[in-house]
Amino acid sequence: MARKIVAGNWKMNMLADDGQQLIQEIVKGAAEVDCELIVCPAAPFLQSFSMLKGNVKIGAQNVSAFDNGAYTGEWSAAMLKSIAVNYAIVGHSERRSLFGETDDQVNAKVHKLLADGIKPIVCCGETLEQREEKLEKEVVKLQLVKALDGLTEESLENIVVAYEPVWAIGTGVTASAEQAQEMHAFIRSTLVKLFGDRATEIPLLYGGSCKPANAKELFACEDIDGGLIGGASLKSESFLAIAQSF
Ligand SMILES: O=C[C@H](O)COP(=O)(O)O
Repeated sequence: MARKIVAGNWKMNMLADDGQQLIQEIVKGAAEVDCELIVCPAAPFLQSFSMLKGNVKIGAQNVSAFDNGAYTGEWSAAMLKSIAVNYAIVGHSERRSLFGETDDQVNAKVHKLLADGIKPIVCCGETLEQREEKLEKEVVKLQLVKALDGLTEESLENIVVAYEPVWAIGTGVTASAEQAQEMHAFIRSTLVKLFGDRATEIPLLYGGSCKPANAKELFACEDIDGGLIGGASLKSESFLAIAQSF
C-alpha cells in the first residue's frame, strides 16, 4: 500500500517573512496529522526552509535536466541535495504550458533527481480539450510512459505521481471523486503494467482545486493517496485541514 502524502506547491507566491511564518505554522501543526507533509516553496527559500523543517519534508518546484555548468538561471539536483531538499516537482502543467517543458526533459530530470537521492513528484494530466475529445487516458499514459522511461524497479519507492487535470488547476473546478478515482485507478494499472506489482506502492496524489471541503471525499477513494495542493496550501489552516482529511 502506498504511503499518504499531502504536498503544498506554493508556486510563485509568498515573500520571505510570510513564508517563514507559514512554514513554522505547518511544522507546528505537523504533529497533529497522520500523513507525510511536503512544502514546496519558491527556490530562494529552499535552504532556509530546509533548516526549519522539523518533520515536514521540503520540495523544489523544478530542477535542471543538466548536471552543472553554463546554464544561467538553473539549479541542479546535486545543489538541492547539498541543502537537504527531499523532493522536487517535475512536469507540472504550468512548466509544460508556460515554459515549454517536454516529456524528454521531464524524464531527464527524473533521472537526475533519483541519482542524487531526491524524490521526484511527477505530474501528469489532460487539458479540457483533451478530456472533451475523450483523450485523457491516452494523454496521461503517454506522459507517464515517457516521464518514467528507463526507471529500475528499485527506484519505484522513490517516485511520487500527481494527477492534475489542467482544467481543475486554480479554477475552483475540482474533478469529481468519481472522475479522479477513475483516472487514479487507470494510472495505478498503467504503472503496474510498466513496472509490476511494486508499482502499487507509488503514492498517487490528486491536484486541482483540492480544499478542506472536498479533500475527505477525494482521499476516501481507493487509489487516491493524498494531494498536491496549490491555492489552499498558502494558509496553514486550510493546508493542515486537508492533511487531516484521511
Ligand atoms: O500543484 C498544484 C496544483 O497545480 C493545484 O493547484 P490548485 O490547488 O491551486 O488548483
